Amino acid sequence: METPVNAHESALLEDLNPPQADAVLHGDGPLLVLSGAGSGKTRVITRRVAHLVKVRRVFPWRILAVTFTNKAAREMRERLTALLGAQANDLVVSTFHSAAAMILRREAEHVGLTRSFVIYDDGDQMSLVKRAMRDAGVDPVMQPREILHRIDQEKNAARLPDDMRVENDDLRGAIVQRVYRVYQRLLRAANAVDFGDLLLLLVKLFRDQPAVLDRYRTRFTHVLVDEFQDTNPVQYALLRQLAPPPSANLVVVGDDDQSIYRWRGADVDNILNFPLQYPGAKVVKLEQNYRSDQNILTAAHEVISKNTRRMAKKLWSERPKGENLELMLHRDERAEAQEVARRILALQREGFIKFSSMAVFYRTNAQSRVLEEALRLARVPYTLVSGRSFYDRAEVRDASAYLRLMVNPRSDADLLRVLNVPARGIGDTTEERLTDFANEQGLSLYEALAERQRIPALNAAAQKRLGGFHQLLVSLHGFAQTAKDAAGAVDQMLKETKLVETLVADGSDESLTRAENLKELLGAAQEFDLKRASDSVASAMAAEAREEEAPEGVDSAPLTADVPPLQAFLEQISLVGEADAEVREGRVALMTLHAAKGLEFDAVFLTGMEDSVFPHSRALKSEEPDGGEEMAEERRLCYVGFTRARKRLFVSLAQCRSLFGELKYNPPSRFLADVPQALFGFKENDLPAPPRPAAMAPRRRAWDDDETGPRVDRSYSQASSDMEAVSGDVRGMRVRHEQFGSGRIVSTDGSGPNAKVTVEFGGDVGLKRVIARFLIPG
Ligand SMILES: Nc1ncnc2c1ncn2[C@@H]1O[C@H](COP(=O)(O)OP(=O)(O)OP(=O)(O)O)[C@@H](O)[C@H]1O
Ligand SMILES: [Mg+2]
Repeated sequence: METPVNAHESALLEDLNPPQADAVLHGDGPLLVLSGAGSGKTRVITRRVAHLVKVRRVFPWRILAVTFTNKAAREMRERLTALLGAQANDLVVSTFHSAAAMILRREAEHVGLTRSFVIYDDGDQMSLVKRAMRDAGVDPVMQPREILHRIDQEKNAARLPDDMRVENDDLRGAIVQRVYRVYQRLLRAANAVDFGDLLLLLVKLFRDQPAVLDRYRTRFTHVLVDEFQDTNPVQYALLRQLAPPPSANLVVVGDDDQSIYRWRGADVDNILNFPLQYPGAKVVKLEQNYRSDQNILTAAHEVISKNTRRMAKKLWSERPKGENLELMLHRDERAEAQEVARRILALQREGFIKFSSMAVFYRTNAQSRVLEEALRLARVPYTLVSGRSFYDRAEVRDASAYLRLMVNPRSDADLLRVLNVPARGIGDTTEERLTDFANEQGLSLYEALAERQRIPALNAAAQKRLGGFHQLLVSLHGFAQTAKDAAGAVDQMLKETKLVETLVADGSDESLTRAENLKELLGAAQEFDLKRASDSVASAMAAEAREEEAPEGVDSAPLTADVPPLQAFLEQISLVGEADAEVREGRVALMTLHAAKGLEFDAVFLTGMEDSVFPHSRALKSEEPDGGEEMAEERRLCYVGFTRARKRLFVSLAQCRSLFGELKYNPPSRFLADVPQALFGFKENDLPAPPRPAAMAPRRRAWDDDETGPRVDRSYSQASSDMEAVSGDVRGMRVRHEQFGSGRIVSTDGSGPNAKVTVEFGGDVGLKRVIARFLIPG
C-alpha cells in the first residue's frame, strides 16, 4: 500500500481495509476484484472513481462506470455526488444498455438509423416477430416466443443473422435465421432497435469503423464494471473494444458465486478467465464481509460450497454470530403470507427494524400476489419492486406509443397499437387494407397513410377516418420537432389524442385510475425535465470550477448533449428494467431474488423454499446427477438471497401451494438440507426434523405420477402437520385404485370409509371422484 499523499486521499481511504485500499490505489492497467458477497466491491468501485477524479485528476468525462441496473447506477451516482459534488455529473455512470444507447444515438447514421430511433421492448419485439414470421412465410411450426428467445440469444452472443451457425439438418435453426433476417429488416425500416441491438450494433460499428471506436477509446481512459460475473459475450466484446487487453485501465469487480443471469446469456467464465484475457491483470481478493452476521454467512457458505466449479473463497466477519436463522413451515401459501406479514409487524414493533430495512423475496413473480394481499390486509406498507409494471400498463403503453410516433412516425408497431385508440372507428378491415398496401408499396404505415387515396377498396368513411388519424400524427410530429421539454410534449400529446379526456368521460373506476396513470406519466416527464435542467447547470459550474482545460480534439461532451428532451425521456422509459423500482422509505420491499442482487436489508424473508419452486422446476428436470448448470445457478441465487440479510434471515416454505393455477405438494427445498441445523437453533434429532430431502440423489419431480418417482417426504409432512395442526388432512396422500391405478388425493367430502374422495390419477385418467374404501394407501 502506498502512503496517502494528501487530505483528499486519506479521507477516501479512511474506512477501507488494506486490500480495498489496494484496489482503490492501483495505478494503471487491468484490475480484477473477485470476492464474496458484502465484502465491499461496490464500495471499492465508487471510491476508486472518486480517487481518480480527486487525487489523480482524471477528467470525470473520461470515466465510464457500468453497473447492472439503472437503480444501481442511480445509487452509485448518489454516492459519487456525495464524494465529488457537481463533478459527478460529468461521469458516465450507467448500465451497459443505456451507455450503448447513448453512444449509438450519437453515431446512428453509421448503422442505418437516424438519431430519433426508438427502442422496442419485449412486447414490441413479440409483435414484430409475429409479423416477421408472416413475411418470411415460415410455417407456424415454431412458437413466436421460442423464435424470439433464440434471436435474443444470438444477439447476446454478438451474432447477426449472417453470423449464425446453422447445421444442414437443423431445421429449427434455419427457421430462426430466416425470421431473424426479416425481423432485423423490419426493425431498420421502423427506425427502431431492440435491447439486443443496442449492444450488438455498437460492437459491429466499432469493429467496422475503427475511427469511430478510436474516438471513444481516446475519450474513456478508465472503464469500471460492477457485477462483472453477469456480463454476456456481447457486453464483454464491447468492453474489450473500449478497453483492449492487455494494458487498458479496465477494472472489473464481481463474484462468480453471484452469477445468476445465465438465462440471459451471461457467462460466468468471463470473470473466471479474466486473467487470461488480460494477462498481468492485478487481482485483489476481499475476504472480510461487512454486511451479515456470522450465522447468516455460515448458512450461505454451506449452500454455495456444494457447487463444484467455483473459485473457492471463504468470507469472514467481525460481526457477532447474531440471531438464529428461522425456519417457517406453513400449511399453504396463504398461511405463509399471513405469517410473513405477522412477523414483519412483530419485527418492526419489537425488533426496532424499520419497514424499509426489510424485504421479502420469491423465486417467481407469480408468488407476489398472495404476499401482497396478506400485507395489505395486515396493513404493512410495501413496494413491489417490479420496475416495468407501471410502464407495462395498457394505457401507459398507448401513451408511450404516441410519444414514440411523435419523434419517429415510421415506428409501425406503435402506429398499429394506437390506430384505433381512443376508438375512432377504424376497424380490422381498414387496418388490413392499410397494412397490405404499405407492404406492397414498401412504405411505412405512416407513409401509407399519406397515400391513402391510392388504397384499393377503401370507402369514403374509412378514408376520412384514416385522414383524421394521419393529421393527428403529422401535427404531433411537428410539435415534437420544436418541443423545449418532455413534459410539454407529453401534455400536448394527451390533449391532441384525447386519451385522458376519453377515459374521464367513460367515468368507470377503472377508467379513472387509468386517467390517473396518464397524469402520472406527465408527472414523470416533469420530474425528468427538472433533473435534466439541474444536471446541466451543475455540470457547467463544475466545468468552470476546474483549473485544467479539456485537451484539444478529445470528445468530452456529455453523451446526451444534443438529444432532444422528449427523445431522452423516451429512452429513459424504454430502459427501465425489472429491478428498477425505488425501494421507498417506510415500506417493505417485495421482489424476486434476481432483483435483489447488490442490495442489503436488516431482515430478509425468503419464501417458497420448496423444490420445484426454488430450485425452479426447470433445474429439477436436468438429466445430470447434480442438476447440472441450471441447478448450480439456482444455488447461486440462493446464495444471493441469503447474503442480502444483515441481521435476520427467515426461510419459509409451505406444504402445499397453488402456483400457476395448480395445486402442488412439493418437498422442502434441497437447499435447506445444506444449512446446518444448529443455525436454526435445532439440536440433533430435535423435532421438527428439518426437511432433509434426498438432496444429492438424482430424482424426478415429486409430483410425477410414476411409481418409480420419489414420494413427498412423509416425515416432513408429519412434522409440519404437527406444527400447523392439519392432522386429518389427507390431501396430497398417495393412493391406489384397482381400476385407475395410482394417484394423489386432491380433496375429500365427508369422513370414514364411505367418504367421497377426489383423486388426481396418473396418465390419461385425470381427476376422479371415488369412494374411500376402494382406495389403498401408497
Ligand atoms: N471497509 C469497510 N468498513 C465498513 N463497512 C464497509 C467496508 N466495506 C464495505 N462496507 C459496507 O459493507 C456493506 C457491503 O458493501 P458492498 O455493497 O460494497 O459489498 P459488495 O461486495 O458490493 O456486495 P455484493 O456482493 O452483495 O454486491 C455495505 O453496507 C458497505 O457500506
Ligand atoms: Mg455490490
